[in-house]
Amino acid sequence: MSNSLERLAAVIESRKPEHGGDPETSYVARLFAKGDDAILKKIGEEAVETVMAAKDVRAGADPSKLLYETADLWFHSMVLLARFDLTPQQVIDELARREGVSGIEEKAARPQE
Ligand SMILES: N=c1c2ncn([C@@H]3O[C@H](COP(=O)(O)OP(=O)(O)OP(=O)(O)O)[C@@H](O)[C@H]3O)c2ncn1[C@@H]1O[C@H](COP(=O)(O)O)[C@@H](O)[C@H]1O
Repeated sequence: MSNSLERLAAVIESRKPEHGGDPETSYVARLFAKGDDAILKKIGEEAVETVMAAKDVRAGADPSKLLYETADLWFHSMVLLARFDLTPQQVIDELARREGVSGIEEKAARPQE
């Protein structure tokens, strides 16, 4: 995994209340203190902002706008993963597991409901 993702995951982990994260000085600690719904709300907001940025870029805006919003979305997704003691490495492992498996074939192979 990218070192910067690993470092960020470690910082996020250190902001949990059980590790002494201080909501007065840390944005991540504040999110953990507010609770799950606050984290989920941010994910929803950042997802919408990412979609809007993509539309702006399509209409001619600077593509860096999409990078900026995607970084916000990834960051908040990492906070959500940490909340449930999951790691970005596990997401990367899941993507690796899917490597070479066509999404169309995978969907067709699912058990019929
Ligand atoms: N990568 C980030 C990061 N990306 C975005 N943000 C914050 O996410 C917040 C939400 O962004 P918005 O644009 O939605 O701002 P907003 O509408 O004012 O936010 P809200 O009031 O709705 O929460 C802002 O306060 C951003 O500064 C981040 N805050 C922290 N990090 C990383 O997390 C580390 C730990 O941060 P602290 O816990 O604050 O020390 C930092 O060193 C960084 O590496």
